[in-house]
Amino acid sequence: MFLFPFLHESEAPMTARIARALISVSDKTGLVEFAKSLHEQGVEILSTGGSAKAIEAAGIPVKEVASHTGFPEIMDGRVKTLHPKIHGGLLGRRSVSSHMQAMTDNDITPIDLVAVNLYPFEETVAKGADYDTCIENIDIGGPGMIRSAAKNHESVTVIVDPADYGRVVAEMGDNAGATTYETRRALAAKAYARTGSYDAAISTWFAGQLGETFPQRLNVSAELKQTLRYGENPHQQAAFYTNGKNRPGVATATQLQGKELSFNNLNDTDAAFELVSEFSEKPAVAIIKHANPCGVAEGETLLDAYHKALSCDPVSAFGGIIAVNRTLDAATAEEIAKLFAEVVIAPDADDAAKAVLTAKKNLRVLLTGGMATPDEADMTLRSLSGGYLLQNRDAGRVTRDDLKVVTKRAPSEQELNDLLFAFRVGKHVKSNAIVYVKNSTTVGIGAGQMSRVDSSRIAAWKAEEASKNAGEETVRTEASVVSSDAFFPFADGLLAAVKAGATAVIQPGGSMRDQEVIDAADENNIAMVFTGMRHFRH
Ligand SMILES: NC(=O)c1ncn([C@@H]2O[C@H](COP(=O)(O)O)[C@@H](O)[C@H]2O)c1NC=O
Repeated sequence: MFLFPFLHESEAPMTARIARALISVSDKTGLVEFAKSLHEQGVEILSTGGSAKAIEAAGIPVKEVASHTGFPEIMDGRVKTLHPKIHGGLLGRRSVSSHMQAMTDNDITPIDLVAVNLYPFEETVAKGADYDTCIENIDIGGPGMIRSAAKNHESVTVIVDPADYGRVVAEMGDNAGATTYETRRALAAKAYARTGSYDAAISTWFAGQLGETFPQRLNVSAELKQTLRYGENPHQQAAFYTNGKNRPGVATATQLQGKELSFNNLNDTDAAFELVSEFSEKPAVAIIKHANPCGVAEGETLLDAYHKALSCDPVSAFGGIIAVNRTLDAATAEEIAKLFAEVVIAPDADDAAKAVLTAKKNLRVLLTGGMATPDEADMTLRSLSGGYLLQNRDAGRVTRDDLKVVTKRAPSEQELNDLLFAFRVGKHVKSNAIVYVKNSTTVGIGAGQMSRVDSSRIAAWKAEEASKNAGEETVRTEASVVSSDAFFPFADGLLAAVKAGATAVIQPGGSMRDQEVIDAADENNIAMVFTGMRHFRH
């Protein structure tokens, strides 16, 4: 018995003529033009309530699905296309005689094209709609038709995105009203990606409703923003996907100019923009190399902040990524243009700044359209071999009220400001992270060392080098403050900071030897505050 005579790919019909189409769209962009083109190519159009009305209003002949099925749209549209005359017309295999016979026996006519876009569930959730509204925006009939049509792509064309109308119409024009197998297959793949992401959005929303931070099954959906030249290294392939949440940053950025972005560029630029987004009160600049800052500063103007940030480690800043938290102005752009930088990222740039940077053809300039909110709750996902690590984004932000003075001497006002600045920067430095700050400017950063005391020493040494290179008489860590992303396990890290000239320390506290560290601070007249919050970054 020849039950499932599946075609081999090579036997699949090359083209499939479209005699009948079903249009059922929530987003009516391009609908009338599309329906008009189909009509002009002799296609009979079936359509649901609102879509049919729009087509009819444009004077294009259309048949209501209800009159095609002989069954009315019921239950506020919950049931309109869920009918064997629709799904039989989509799923019946034209090459299988028993299927065609079943169609004839049941008065089912083939439907050769389906154009459907779904109830705007994601947008409804994003707007913060109530539970019932979200439920009503779960499309049932639409995904059903999409899945049926896509399964039968051997003969049926499925369109889920108005951006594809033109392509299909053009192809039909070139092929006597037919589409090619290649196009139908590509559209089918796109269709299942759409229903998959739609269901992922629904299951994520449900998990949220149930208060499940970590659902049993994690469904993640993201959209390709761009393929990249290569990955972290040239032998790796890479692409950038966005999650649709539109957090201002690399995901929302438009590239004004410059070379193609690489994987490392994006990773570093993200780090730079997230860091500079920590600061909103004053103009701030962060310069990043290999995802770690080599200079961060607040200033009275952006130019002032840039000069201060650059002064921290101008040697490392070469080839760096520069992020700013204000509209980029011409004066700052002119200074940036003097440095070899890979990327500049800003919420916006004025025309004069844009004009200055055009001279630097290779420099990538990204404009995000806004700043990211540092304490916004979200989840972060990282891949491991064979799995993923999911956690809350580190949205923790220490304020003055959280600080506990643990030493005899309390920090001065100036020290307090710098301590908070340093701790905020330290959150964005790979652990172990030690950050020296003076006047809202980093003066020495020790990142990514396996021992905290090494990070302390490196940060002090970097400051020493920068001071020497700038011909300064005193080392910049003199009378500075220092932050540590986690507690000092021993007094040695603190003593390294004392040796470098720091006068105040900020750290989470919580070590078994806290008292030892506090005593060492008191002995050296250091003011120390505990934050009670750690900012490891691995
Ligand atoms: N229930 C059904 O049988 C059904 N069939 C199609 N839809 C959706 O109805 C919308 C179009 O409705 P209208 O043409 O009435 O504006 C489309 O998003 C389509 O995916 C349905 N709606 C919900 O499931």
